[in-house]
Amino acid sequence: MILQDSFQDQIVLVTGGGSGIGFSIAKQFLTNGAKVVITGRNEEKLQKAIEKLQDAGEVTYQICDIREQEQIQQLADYIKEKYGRLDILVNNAGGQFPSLAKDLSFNGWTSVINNNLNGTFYMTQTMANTFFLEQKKGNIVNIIANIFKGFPGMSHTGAARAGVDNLTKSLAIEWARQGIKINAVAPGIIQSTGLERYPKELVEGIAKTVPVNELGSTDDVAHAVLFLASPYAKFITGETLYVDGGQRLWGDVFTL
Ligand SMILES: CCCCCCC/C=C/C(=O)SCCNC(=O)CCNC(=O)[C@H](O)C(C)(C)COP(=O)(O)OP(=O)(O)OC[C@H]1O[C@@H](n2cnc3c(N)ncnc32)[C@H](O)[C@@H]1OP(=O)(O)O
Ligand SMILES: NC(=O)C1=CN([C@@H]2O[C@H](COP(=O)(O)OP(=O)(O)OC[C@H]3O[C@@H](n4cnc5c(N)ncnc54)[C@H](OP(=O)(O)O)[C@@H]3O)[C@@H](O)[C@H]2O)C=CC1
Repeated sequence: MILQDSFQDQIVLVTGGGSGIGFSIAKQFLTNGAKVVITGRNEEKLQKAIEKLQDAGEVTYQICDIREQEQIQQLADYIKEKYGRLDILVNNAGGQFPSLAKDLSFNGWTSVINNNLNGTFYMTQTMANTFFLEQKKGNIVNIIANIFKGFPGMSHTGAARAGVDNLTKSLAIEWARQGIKINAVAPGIIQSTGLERYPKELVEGIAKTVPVNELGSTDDVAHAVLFLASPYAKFITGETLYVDGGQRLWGDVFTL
């Protein structure tokens, strides 16, 4: 794919761009000519990421917890002031912890729903109201997870990501006539910083259930995001693209 002209001077927001998959997404957009804003909760992480990314192009950071609507509006105001527009939003920030449903506390459930469903909605609505609907143009890519067979062992995130999967379809229709496209990418097991939070044996066990017999890379996910945000995908909206080495189609993904 020849992408370098597709993103020249496009303004891209990557939430959770300070590490892992979000970092790779930011880097790929920069390499292809975009100007990128990355966000997260941890300033030190964001500063280190900027140091590594700045040779690739124009990149800045803003601290923003996606669960806090006030911080999201401040982020929108920053982008409006700096660039006057936003072209692409990548809702990558998120995460959870493994737990059987019977052991989840009220706060544990709520924090994961807030992080992955509510946070994604607040971010999407604010950027649409501040930029995309007025511009009559915008492109949104949501990062979810492999929820094809449910998500036993992480039912909170399964429910939240299924919510985002469905939100992607609803908004694709609501906003289609306003020139806004919205799609999702569902990563399988990706070798990234996020995976370090999970027990090694658990990850090794799950890795054996991937038909192509390897874990995905953060660039594998980034390539799918760039494709969906590019003119090559101009007739695709409301779709979820699985980047999972075929894992959703084969065998038991999670051992109870
Ligand atoms: C079945 C295994 C499959 C393995 C495949 C993995 C595929 C997916 C991989 C990824 O997604 S990698 C990305 C990983 N990155 C992240 O998860 C980053 C973001 N995550 C977080 O920030 C936290 O996990 C969070 C809980 C979503 C939010 O953190 P926050 O600081 O707001 O919450 P806390 O105040 O610390 O806790 C709130 C509530 O949740 C309970 N809790 C938190 N962690 C755990 C845990 N490890 N186990 C059990 N419970 C946990 C915590 O105790 C609080 O509840 P209460 O104690 O107040 O009842
Ligand atoms: N790695 C994998 O195998 C898979 C990953 N995913 C999903 O892909 C996305 C990226 O994961 P990955 O790169 O692996 O993991 P990381 O933990 O490295 O990335 C998560 C990023 O999200 C940010 N983040 C989390 N919660 C918030 C919040 N409330 N507000 C703002 N930023 C937040 C974190 O930044 P900070 O700490 O600075 O807040 C961090 O940069 C996540 O949504 C993850 O759940 C889905 C399926 C599989």
